[in-house]
Amino acid sequence: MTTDAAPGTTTHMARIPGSKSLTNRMLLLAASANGTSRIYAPLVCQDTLTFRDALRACEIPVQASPRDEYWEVTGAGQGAIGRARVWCADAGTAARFLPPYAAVGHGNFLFDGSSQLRARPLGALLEALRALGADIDVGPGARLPLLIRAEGLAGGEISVESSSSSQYLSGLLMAAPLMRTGLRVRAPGLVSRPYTDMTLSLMRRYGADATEGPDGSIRVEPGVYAATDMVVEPDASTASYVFAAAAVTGGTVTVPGLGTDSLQGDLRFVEILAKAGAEVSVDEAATTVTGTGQLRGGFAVDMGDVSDTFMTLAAIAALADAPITIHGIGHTRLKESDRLAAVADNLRACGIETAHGTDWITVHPGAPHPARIACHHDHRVAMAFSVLGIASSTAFELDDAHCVAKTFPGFHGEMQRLFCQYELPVVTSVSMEGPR
Ligand SMILES: O=C(O)C1=C[C@@H](OP(=O)(O)O)[C@@H](O)[C@H](O)C1
Ligand SMILES: C=C(OP(=O)(O)O)C(=O)O
Repeated sequence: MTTDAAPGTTTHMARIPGSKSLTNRMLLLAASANGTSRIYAPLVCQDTLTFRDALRACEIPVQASPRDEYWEVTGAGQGAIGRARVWCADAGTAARFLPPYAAVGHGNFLFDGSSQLRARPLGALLEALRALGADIDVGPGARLPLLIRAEGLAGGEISVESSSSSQYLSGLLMAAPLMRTGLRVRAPGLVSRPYTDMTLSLMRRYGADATEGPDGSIRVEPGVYAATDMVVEPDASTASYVFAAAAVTGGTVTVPGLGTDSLQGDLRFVEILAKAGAEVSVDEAATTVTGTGQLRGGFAVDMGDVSDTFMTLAAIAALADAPITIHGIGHTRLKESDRLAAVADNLRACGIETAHGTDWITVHPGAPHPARIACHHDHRVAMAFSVLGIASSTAFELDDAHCVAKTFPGFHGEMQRLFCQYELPVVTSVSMEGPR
């Protein structure tokens, strides 16, 4: 049964918007392909609108249908051409995927982003692009802003240090068919591996020839991407908030369109909820989570592959019957905020005991008390603590409720529709930096 009544006895069908990672990859692959591609059910949020505008700045036509049912992208079968200022706002995917696309093209491209994005690392990507012959002007910290004077890339064999992000490798791989001799690449220390699988899978759908060798290197043959129509799945990282809320409120939530064929590693978050006692079912068409009562703790879990969902678990871990330890998450200190510190500080502000090291955190059980949550302009801090608020019937004040717009502008409304005890936060400030 599907209804809007309170959870506990009924199944709620969540309306989860499209995947950011799929939308931005499809935009880039469609822009690099020859001809017109349609992206159905794209995610419409700050990160994807930023990516779309960045492509438009590089003279790639992207037309949206009247209600964003699809975006139509007309690619030229080559890298970026011309002269453009490319504004990446807060989007890591824009800052890591677009420079390789520019480097395989021709012209001058100036990349910049918000102060938050300027603080995030890019050095390993720039080093790899330089090893391939790219001409890049960048300051001593190897961060945004940067200028690429592009004349195409010959390609060859490189290594990209990938312990701080998998996005460098994804960016290089997607540009690789447009390198004159293709690319063989190694990625020592690679984190977030499922995102590389997503990249390779989508590249193949757009016609690329990419193979992984027994030594872990990836070889991409030179070639032209073919225009392809694709449908975007609901975002699995976003779905973690409604699944977690179901698990701790004793309700049932189903996300249609997110099933066994999903390209998103973050769907594995539901396996962790199952470990904590929730009932989970994943079939071809949908994923459903039902809370079964007290959340079970007393385990340790490596979330290095699914790290966008670690704060969802860390927040609700306070309500478990024993401590939960999450490890393998050192690289999350380099995302929109230092997420390990942000989650530990906010839990402590709610009276929850935590311990953490460079790449792990342990959350002890407790009864959270009302607190003002410091979001650090990080959408996932705001969303994870909203779930703890629902589950513990605690009034949290978010210091930047609007920051959820990075990936899910309708987050607060959807949480209220699904969980009637959820109180809409008061939006006191809107913090978004415009292009410089
Ligand atoms: O490739 C992608 O789409 C992403 C990769 C991950 O980043 P890292 O590889 O930096 O962990 C993830 O956190 C981010 O939200 C999206
Ligand atoms: C890390 C994230 O985003 P990005 O790296 O794409 O900015 C995220 O969405 O949690």
